[in-house]
Amino acid sequence: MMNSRTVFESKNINKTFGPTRALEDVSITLGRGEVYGLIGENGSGKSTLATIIAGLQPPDYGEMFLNGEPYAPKSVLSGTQKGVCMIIQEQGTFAEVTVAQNLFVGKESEFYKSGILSIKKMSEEAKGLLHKHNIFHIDPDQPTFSVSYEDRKLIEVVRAMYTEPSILIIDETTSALSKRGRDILYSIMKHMKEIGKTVVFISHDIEELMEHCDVLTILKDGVYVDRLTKDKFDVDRIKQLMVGREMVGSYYRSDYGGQEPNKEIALKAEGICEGFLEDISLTAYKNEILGVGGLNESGMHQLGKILFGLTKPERGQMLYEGHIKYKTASQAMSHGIGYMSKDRDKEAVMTEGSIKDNICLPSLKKLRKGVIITNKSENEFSENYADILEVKRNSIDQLCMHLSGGNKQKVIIAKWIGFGSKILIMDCPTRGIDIGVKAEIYKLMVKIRNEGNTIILISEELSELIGMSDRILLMKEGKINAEFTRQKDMKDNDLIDYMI
Ligand SMILES: Nc1ncnc2c1ncn2[C@@H]1O[C@H](COP(=O)(O)OP(=O)(O)OP(=O)(O)O)[C@@H](O)[C@H]1O
Repeated sequence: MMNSRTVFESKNINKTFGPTRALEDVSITLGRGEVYGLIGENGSGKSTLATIIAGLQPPDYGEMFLNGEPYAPKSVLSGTQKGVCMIIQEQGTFAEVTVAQNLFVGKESEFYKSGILSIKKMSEEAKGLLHKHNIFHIDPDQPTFSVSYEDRKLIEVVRAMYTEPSILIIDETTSALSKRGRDILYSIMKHMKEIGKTVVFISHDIEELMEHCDVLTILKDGVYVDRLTKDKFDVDRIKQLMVGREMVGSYYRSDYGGQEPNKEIALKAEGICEGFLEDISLTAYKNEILGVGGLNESGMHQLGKILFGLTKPERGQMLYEGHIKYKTASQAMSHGIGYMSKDRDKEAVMTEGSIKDNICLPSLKKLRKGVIITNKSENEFSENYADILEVKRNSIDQLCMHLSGGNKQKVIIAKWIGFGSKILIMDCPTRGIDIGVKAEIYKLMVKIRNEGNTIILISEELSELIGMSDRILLMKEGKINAEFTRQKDMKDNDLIDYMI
């Protein structure tokens, strides 16, 4: 029997994709005025469960109840009409129209005046809506393609709030947001709770979940493992339930000042100017992890693209080993430079390609024997690197579009490790990655560095920068504002003042 606090219940939800059992007999209960966290390793079934609740796809079998009534949404629209709204991991806005049009998509009829769409009315309403959620920096009239990735996520959240949902599902959204964006989202979650509504919050950040959730459910391999209430939250316990083994302590580097960078130059940038990036010069050495930190809008993501040759700067130059000029991404790759974009679905992975295609793509030259590349060598190569990164898959030929978010990210890392990058520019490499794999990625980064290579780690996570970098450059408003060398007792607060 549902009690009056219960808004939603699922009973024995099952879902398979070919040989993959994504969900097995999952039963959960969501309460009113509750922030309900979902955690689990990459591919454990969190998004599948969330999308079933939201009506994006049906379960194979199992039942759902909303406010005590049987609930079986046939589409996202029918879910939304019943008050269930989801922010998906991937991009969910239309690039070609304005912010206001994105906010009111499907609701244009509200803005017709004597048969004519009133753009002015829509724009004013959009402005009011953004302000209501403390978003003052997005102009409702600007085309959405000119809005940053992070702000597009915020537009999706505001659009969802406009439908006044009784259940808001947020799937791995905070990892795409900067501090400002996160704070906006947290305050929306708090508001939902205060008005007796429900939030389902999916994240890989345990601290964040513990801070903002009332209840936490752990999934593993599609199976419900446990449900903890706030008074039972404990980091080590949660990690253990997730990965099935004990994982205590820090997973960052533990060496301090042991192996000094040998000061051979790997990459030099001189006087880079592009957009608001102003006169940026930096040197990255062999045998070094060079951290680049700052706020999302500090220019560090643009800098990553420039260093790889994807964006041509207005002024300045990049020099491989300090003296060989390169200008384009293909020239960069010919020197062994690799780049992982933060925006994985748009820039980093070919979602229509298979795991094998993605992993092999930059390494085709290496795989060529004479003029041919055999299927066998491609299979062996990609299987090997997919195994190293533990890409959860049915087969190496599986399309990347069918992988979970974190597993797509693993494919991108596998591709550049397979390529044997001498210099690897990693923009937010552990975004959306579970803690077990995060620990493996950090180990791999240290291995790559210790083999004489260079990693340029662009990250919004200060603990990651402090834990992994030999040196940290902090950016602020398009300039490098401070430089720090690795130190044992460095704290987040030591850096924050130089970023804000
Ligand atoms: N449309 C699909 N086709 C084939 N397999 C799928 C599809 N959607 C999900 N899967 C598989 O189902 C499993 C569960 O995926 P899901 O996206 O629910 O995981 P997740 O816990 O959200 O992972 P992450 O933390 O990486 O986002 C994965 O093995 C995934 O590859």
